[in-house]
Amino acid sequence: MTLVLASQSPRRRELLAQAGLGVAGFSFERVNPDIDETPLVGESPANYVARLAVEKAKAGLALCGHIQAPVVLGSDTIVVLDGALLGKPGDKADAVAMLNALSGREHEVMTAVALTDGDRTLCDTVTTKVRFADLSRQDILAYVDTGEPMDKAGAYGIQGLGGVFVEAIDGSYSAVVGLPLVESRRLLAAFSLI
Ligand SMILES: Cc1cn([C@H]2C[C@H](O)[C@@H](COP(=O)(O)OP(=O)(O)OP(=O)(O)O)O2)c(=O)[nH]c1=O
Repeated sequence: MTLVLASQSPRRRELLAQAGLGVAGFSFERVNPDIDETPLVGESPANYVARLAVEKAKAGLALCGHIQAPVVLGSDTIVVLDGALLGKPGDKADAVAMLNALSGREHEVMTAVALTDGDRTLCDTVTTKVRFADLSRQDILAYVDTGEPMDKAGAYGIQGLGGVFVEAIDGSYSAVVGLPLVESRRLLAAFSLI
């Protein structure tokens, strides 16, 4: 079997390498599927994030014709505030609005990870509570100017400069960054990959 990461995210690549801790010769290939990330009408955030992880894994599998016995991992991360989904900001103004909304409040980060070999698909979703400090307008504008928020759900990266906004976290740090390590290891073990 060959493990394949269906992601273009450098963070997921690093986290998946970390998930192979202690396993001699642990390695994986990469493919980059392109899927439609539009939420379905009335779809809950939990259903949405799990559906996208599974769709990324399945779309990735379709790109694995050249790979021997592929098992494909897909993942998706969203931020949920008051039940509403915050994806990646469309532009700087959108990033400012998201960070304003998150300021001084608690939100949830949901990350789903899915593995498929074509016959069997397993998916796990991890929810982490994150509480932001009160942010000044100057904090927000300076952060958005760094460019860091633009490719990240909720317009921040806990692992980067955005870490200064995080007052408390209850759950999985690696899931917030993009791939829950404990749960990913469980799924990798279920496919005998570690
Ligand atoms: C909240 C938060 C999100 N993020 C990132 C994780 C995800 O990469 C991104 C959410 O976008 P995703 O659509 O989950 O993933 P992606 O487009 O980056 O990568 P791919 O679909 O190819 O796997 O936000 C952080 O890096 N740090 C954080 O603190």
